[in-house]
Amino acid sequence: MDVITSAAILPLLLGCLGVFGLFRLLQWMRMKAYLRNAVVVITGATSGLGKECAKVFYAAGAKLVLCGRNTEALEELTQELSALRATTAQTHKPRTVTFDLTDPGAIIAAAAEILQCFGCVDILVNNAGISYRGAIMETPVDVDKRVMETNYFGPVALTKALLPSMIKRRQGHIIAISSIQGKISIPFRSAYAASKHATQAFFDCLRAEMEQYEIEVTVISPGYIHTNLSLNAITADGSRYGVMDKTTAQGRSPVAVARDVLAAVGKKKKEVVLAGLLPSLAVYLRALAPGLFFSLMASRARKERKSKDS
Ligand SMILES: NC(=O)C1=CN([C@@H]2O[C@H](COP(=O)(O)OP(=O)(O)OC[C@H]3O[C@@H](n4cnc5c(N)ncnc54)[C@H](OP(=O)(O)O)[C@@H]3O)[C@@H](O)[C@H]2O)C=CC1
Ligand SMILES: CCCCCCCCCCCCCCCC(=O)OCC(=O)COP(=O)(O)O
Repeated sequence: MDVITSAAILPLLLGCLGVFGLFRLLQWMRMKAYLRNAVVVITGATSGLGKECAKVFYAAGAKLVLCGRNTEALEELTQELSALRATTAQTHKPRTVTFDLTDPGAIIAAAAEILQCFGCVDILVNNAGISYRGAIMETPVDVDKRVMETNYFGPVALTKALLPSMIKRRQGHIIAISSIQGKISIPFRSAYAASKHATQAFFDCLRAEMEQYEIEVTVISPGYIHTNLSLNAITADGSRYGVMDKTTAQGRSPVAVARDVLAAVGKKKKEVVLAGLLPSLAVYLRALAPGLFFSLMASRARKERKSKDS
């Protein structure tokens, strides 16, 4: 009886594995085809995650429009990309567009320039961002506004400027690089967490409204990544924080996160959380036991204040 059972189960198991393997292969091929020759716009391409995204999308055969505030840094990246060897797909010389996301007029002009690069935009990766360190009571509203302008109003304005051409073609994909802090708020990050919560909300609304035009929206929420984010963060008085925090230094490699971003885009995922166990559990705790989560955050604030005072 046992022999008969295992004789029947084995082919079934192998069949299932085969079907699964075939499904994964088809998914991989579809993803490759989706990214090859796609016109991909990446903001904040001069550093960290944006720079690594540029490398993986370039290697996948995308036609890149690299955006940033620093023309020289963008040119350097273009040279770096041209020197990349290990690519399986045919690569394309990237274009660059320089503008500041806190300048609404510049965004409108930049969108027109972006569209002229390759004639259309298939994928927009809203990656650029800054973080913040400070206590709410010590932070003037101007600082909150600066963070919101960079992380929220800038990407929203760029998205709105590029959407009409996507709608016309009934084709396009908008990506928002949010953060775990778009889902939970931790003390001394008010402006940053608020900007990322707003990002999550806006792009969730956009996804629903764009379905009729077949435009995809992906919100990506990473945990800590080893980039210059903490170094570049602004403080309560508006100055640069300039410290590589331990949490940032111990974060995931931006190379690995960029690969996950590429996969999420290629699979047209609607939402991805790219974080370890503790931050992921914290998201569930916030939703299921908010009282407990708030107590933990209050205790974290007390501890942080104490260590600052001593
Ligand atoms: N690092 C982390 O732990 C995490 C990061 N993220 C998110 O990832 C994204 C990328 O950040 P990351 O790579 O880590 O940080 P970096 O500081 O390394 O890169 C930020 C990028 O954004 C650009 N940028 C900043 N302000 C503006 C502006 N006003 N106009 C145009 N571009 C601007 C920077 O340009 P410039 O070189 O000119 O300063 C830079 O290219 C951000 O949205 C961040 O919130 C999310 C979760 C975790
Ligand atoms: C059921 C048990 C649940 C236990 C949960 C305990 C709660 C622990 C709190 C964990 C907080 C995690 C914060 C993660 C923050 C994060 O990953 O942020 C990513 C960023 O955007 C980093 O930006 P920053 O400027 O803050 O460096």
